[in-house]
Parts: sequence; structure tokens; C-alpha cells
Amino acid sequence: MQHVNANDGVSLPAALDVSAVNYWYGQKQVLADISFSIAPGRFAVLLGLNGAGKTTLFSLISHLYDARHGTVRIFGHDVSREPGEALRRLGIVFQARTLDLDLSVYQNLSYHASLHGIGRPEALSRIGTLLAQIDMSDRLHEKARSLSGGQMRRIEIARALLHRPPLLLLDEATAGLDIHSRAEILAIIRELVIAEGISVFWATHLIDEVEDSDHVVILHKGRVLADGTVDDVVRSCGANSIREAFAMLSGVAPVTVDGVPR
Ligand SMILES: Nc1ncnc2c1ncn2[C@@H]1O[C@H](COP(=O)(O)OP(=O)(O)OP(=O)(O)O)[C@@H](O)[C@H]1O
Repeated sequence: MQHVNANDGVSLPAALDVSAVNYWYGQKQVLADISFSIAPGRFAVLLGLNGAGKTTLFSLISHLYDARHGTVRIFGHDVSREPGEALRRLGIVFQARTLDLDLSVYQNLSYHASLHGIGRPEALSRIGTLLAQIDMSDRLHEKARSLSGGQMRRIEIARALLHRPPLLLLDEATAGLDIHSRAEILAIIRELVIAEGISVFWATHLIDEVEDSDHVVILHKGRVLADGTVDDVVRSCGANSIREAFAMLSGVAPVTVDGVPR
């Protein structure tokens, strides 16, 4: 899908275009006819309960698995046919922790920079900029092991952005964090969308991570049940809020306290 740039009317390819993707583990189909597209510069939320298929979809987008049924394009580049072009435009933060705990923050980041072919002077400058953006400049020489869960997540985000990808995927990035660290991580990512103009695809099962201005893709039992702005999704369900729409679509009763939705 193409998106028209409001400034000059030029058509840009979608940041992410997923078309007719199906996936099976053995005989078990876990993704069925998945199609949606995310415009450049958008914060898009992949919302789904545990087991919906979010991690499997991320594995296909990041080419860990091959999408043999359907296509995935990143800024117009087919992940299966042109993996180099597609993947250099992608940064990813996985659900599982992936820092080397025995290395310093600097060593973790500079190792990753060299994997991307970024020379030492550029890597140093990029690491400095990113650590300032995530408020971690003073931790450069500390061992990853000494950081809190939220601080490790921030370093993983900086690492995913070292090679300046225009699309960033985050799989349950706030899992296991306390409410304060969750809010911090989300705020950092939302600021990056504005400051760097990147597109973000944020997978979560937590409805309170969705904001009114977001694009939402609701995935349930391997199917896309809704795709659009929060307003579109709420209206198409005849609901009063995105919380209620998600509850209706996923068949889970919304949490209420004294009859008031929370
Ligand atoms: N390697 C695997 N082999 C077989 N089935 C799998 C495998 N990985 C995941 N599944 C199944 O595929 C379905 C989708 O799982 P997936 O991990 O993609 O969902 P998810 O939305 O990311 O859930 P969670 O938030 O719990 O990680 C689930 O039914 C899961 O049990």
C-alpha cells in the first residue's frame, strides 16, 4: 500500500505492509490471512491477548521465519526476496532480554554497531546521542548486570536504533516492568516517533498502552479483527471506548470497579 505525503503529494511506500500472511506450526494454523499496513511516522499498536500470534507475526516480519504464504514488505522491500534491503530498515526489541550481562553498556552497543558495519567514530557519536535520548549517559561503562529491568530495556531500545532504522518493532517491551518503568519506556518511544520521525509497531496485551492518536491492529486467535485508528475501531464495534471494543472483540469482559470500566 502507498501513503501520500501531506507536504508534497508524493506517494511513499508503507513502513510495513503485511499481505495475506498465513503461518502454521506443524498442522496448527496460528496466523490466518493477515493483512494490514502501517503508514510512515505512525505509532501503531498490535493488540492481542497471550497466544494471539503477536510473536509469530514479529518473527515473520523480522525474517526469523520465512513467510511462504503471503508477503511482508518494509518500506516497499519484500522481506523474503530482498532481506538485506528490508532488514536494514528495521530495528527490533524482542520480548526476552538479550543484553550480554557481563559486558558494559558501551561494549554491548559497540559490538552491535560493528555488526551493522558502523565505524568506531560514528558508533561513538551515535551511542552518545542515543544514551542522552534515553537518559542513560552516565551508565556507559557499567556492566549490563548492574542495571534495572527498565534500564536494560532502554539500552535494548538504543541498540535497536543504532543503525537508524526507520521502522522499530517492540514485542511486549514493558513485560515484567513496574508501572513507573512501563510508563517511562512508552514515553521514550513516543518521543522518538516525534523526534526521529520513525514508525513504531508496538505489540502488547495491555489496553492502557493505547492512545487515541494510535493506529491499532487487533489480533485474536491468529486473525486480524480490527485495523484502523482508535476512532475507527471503536465506531465499527459500536463501543464507547477502545477498552470496550477490545473486550467485545476478544470476548473478555472489561475490568470494572463498582461498575465503572478501568
Ligand atoms: N514453536 C512453536 N511451536 C508450536 N506452537 C507454537 C510455537 N510458538 C508459538 N506457538 C503457538 O502459536 C500461537 C501463537 O503464539 P505467539 O507466541 O505467537 O502468541 P503471542 O500473541 O505472542 O503470545 P504471548 O504474548 O503469550 O507471547 C499460540 O497458540 C502458541 O501456543
